[in-house]
Amino acid sequence: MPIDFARIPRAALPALLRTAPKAELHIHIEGSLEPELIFQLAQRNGVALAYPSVQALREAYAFTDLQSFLDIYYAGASVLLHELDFFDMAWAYFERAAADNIVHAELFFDPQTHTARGVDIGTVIRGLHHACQRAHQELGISASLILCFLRHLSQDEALATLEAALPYRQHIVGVGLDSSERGHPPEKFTEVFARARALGLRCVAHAGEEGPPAYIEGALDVLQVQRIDHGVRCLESPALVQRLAASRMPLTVCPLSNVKLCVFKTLADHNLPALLQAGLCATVNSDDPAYFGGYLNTNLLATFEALPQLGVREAYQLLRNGFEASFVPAEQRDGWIAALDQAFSAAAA
Ligand code: HPA
Ligand SMILES: [Zn+2]
Repeated sequence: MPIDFARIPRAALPALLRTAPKAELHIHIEGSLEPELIFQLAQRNGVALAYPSVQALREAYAFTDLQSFLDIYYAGASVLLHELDFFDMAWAYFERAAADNIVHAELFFDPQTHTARGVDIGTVIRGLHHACQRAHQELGISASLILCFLRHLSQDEALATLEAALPYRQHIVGVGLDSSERGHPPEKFTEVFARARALGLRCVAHAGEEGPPAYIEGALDVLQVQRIDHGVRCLESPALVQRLAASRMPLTVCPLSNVKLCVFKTLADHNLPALLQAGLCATVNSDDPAYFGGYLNTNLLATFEALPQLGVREAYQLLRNGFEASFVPAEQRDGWIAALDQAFSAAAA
């Protein structure tokens, strides 16, 4: 039964965006560490912080670009030492995800941030996996883990990280590429992504956040990714847009992140409407919600508030794209899409 979008007033959108089932595909779990939890874990683990209070730390979250954020983000992660720390971090995110009616989440994690501090990769993965298991059992949230390689480090270090993670292969759905994009093109990681594909792992990569369209093309051609994280600079290349649209290559867009890191001046300047207008499979995500001013629902509500040209159809399409782009079996994806259809059909009744 087709949804009669014309019968859904735009005024119904905030409630619909809050309550509809949704997937989140671009969330760095270390980026969900709220300042309060950073201070709690610092105290629990005897880790000294460079900030005297939660308020002072929060006030430091004024970023000028990706690197200025990453410097603080890695410092924040320094409080994570034990399995319980990784569990507590992920569980706090899942409680917020449940409040946002997220039914599926694919979490990025950056093991090298922790192994560089002497934390065993097994400690990281076991803690996060335990939280994913409990989220499924107690919150009904389907969750999977994506191991990200830090692109400011070498491919050899990425290869060593992948090998170290193999004993936990069953807990990881895929690999990704994050950290400083400028000066670290996808081609730098050709071999480790080939190894990941050979292992049957899904592949995604940050590209076109600060890097040029050529980085998106490199991620597609050389890393053979199945999703592009961010990808908002694709619009600088009409040929690339056409290629992305024709292949329905998902873009995991993060509106509040793009404004906080000065990719766009304001949400009203964001190119999400143009991405959708071009027929791209764009999704909305929170990226690093503790640092960028909000989780998934806040991203959705703020984006629709700032961009009046986005209406009910676009809201449905963004949420549907999130399920279409998720790494789950077709029957699970179709069940969520049916629930989404039901939510919008009920609003049209
Ligand atoms: N971009 C690149 N690396 C990151 C990000 C991001 O938005 N968040 C955490 N690591
Ligand atoms: Zn990101």
